[in-house]
Amino acid sequence: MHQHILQLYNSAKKQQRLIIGLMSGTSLDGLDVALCKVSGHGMDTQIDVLAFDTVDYDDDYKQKIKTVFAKRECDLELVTLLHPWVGQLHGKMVLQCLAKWKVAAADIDVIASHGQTIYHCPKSQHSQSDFNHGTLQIGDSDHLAVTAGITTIGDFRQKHIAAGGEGAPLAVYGDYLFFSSLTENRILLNMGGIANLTFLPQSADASAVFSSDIGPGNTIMDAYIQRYFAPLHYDKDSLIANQGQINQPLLDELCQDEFFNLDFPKTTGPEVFNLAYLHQAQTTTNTLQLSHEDVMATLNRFSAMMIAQAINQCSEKLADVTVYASGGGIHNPLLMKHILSLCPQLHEIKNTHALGIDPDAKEAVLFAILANECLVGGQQRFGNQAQGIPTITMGKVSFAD
Ligand SMILES: Nc1ncnc2c1ncn2[C@@H]1O[C@H](COP(=O)(O)OP(=O)(O)OP(=O)(O)O)[C@@H](O)[C@H]1O
Ligand SMILES: CC(=O)N[C@H]1[C@@H]2OC[C@@H](O2)[C@@H](O)[C@@H]1O[C@H](C)C(=O)O
Repeated sequence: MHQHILQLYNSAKKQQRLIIGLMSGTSLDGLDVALCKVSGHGMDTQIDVLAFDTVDYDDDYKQKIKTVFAKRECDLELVTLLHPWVGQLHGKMVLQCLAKWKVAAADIDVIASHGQTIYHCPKSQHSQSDFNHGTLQIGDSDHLAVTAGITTIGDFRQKHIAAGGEGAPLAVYGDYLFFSSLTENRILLNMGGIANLTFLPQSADASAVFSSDIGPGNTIMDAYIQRYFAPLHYDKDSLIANQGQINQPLLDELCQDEFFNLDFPKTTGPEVFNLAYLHQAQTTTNTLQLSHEDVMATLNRFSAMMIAQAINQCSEKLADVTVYASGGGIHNPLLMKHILSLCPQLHEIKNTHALGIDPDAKEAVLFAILANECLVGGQQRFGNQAQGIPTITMGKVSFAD
């Protein structure tokens, strides 16, 4: 047997594995690195997050990625060069974290790498009838594995599309295994660049769960701040939005996109919800002269309204539901206040801390769970292809040499 296959076999047989989950999301703020001690699999998965860090990207990284990110036309040579470059960079960032945490690379069973999404185009968002859904993550895992010297499982989204899904959200696979409850209906709400949710009914009925994107979380607000308030990257603590007034005609227009009328599950990205989308809405409503503060106040309310609408849609027939939030949006007080005020059935919005997972680490942990399933699980059936949750094993294995 090849020594690498033997190593994987031994990792799979262990009572506990050390898996590093990596997530680099649409906000391009940094690489989330979660060192997870994982045992069991499927509904018996146990996770202990031993360490977590977000390694900030420098301006050079952000600039390079933005050149191709969510762009219909870009320099193909640059994309080709970025693919290994991002993989190597992520490998170096993992080593940096391991040094900081004083953990030896040899003790890690596998890295679970999401990569960097540079383009996402479900069928609902492209008009090329010859093609199905597509999504592209760069940051090649062979380069990551060789740089870090650690076996890496990556490129999780392609299998999902191959089996009939849209390539996202994959959150349901981890949320169901780890956060399902027999005592409460739960909504796991993640507010990164794009907001998404997973609905987990109290029955824990695997055929009733689903995940769906909701629409913009922070992505348009971030893009606006970066355009007009550089070098700021986002509206820290909603300071700018708090100084403005919501413009109702603009808000109404922003809510008009057909994406919001599609049934769950659905996916989207900054390919749609971007500054061009805002500009179009401002042009239509003759609000191009609004102050930046008013635009930010309106964008904040827009994200909150679409998030609240999705929560309300999921919970309308339920006596009770508890929302557990995660992602950078939980740190935006105005956004949180709006969402709560628009969901009258909720007394509070909890975050995943209450379930034992740091809300900033949640998506990185998800990929650790997916890698664990790739190694030892793979038996969970959701039984409902229509919910976009095919029964599959995701991830491709890259060895370090
Ligand atoms: N103190 C804060 N005040 C306001 N917003 C904040 C604060 N801290 C973080 N954020 C928001 O959270 C964003 C980062 O969120 P996160 O890291 O969850 O996104 P991501 O993982 O890149 O996105 P996605 O889930 O779409 O892939 C920032 O860009 C910012 O908009
Ligand atoms: C294509 C892609 O990278 N999508 C991301 C993005 O960020 C949030 C939302 O849009 C979600 O669909 C997904 O990530 C999470 C981790 C998911 O797949 O569940």
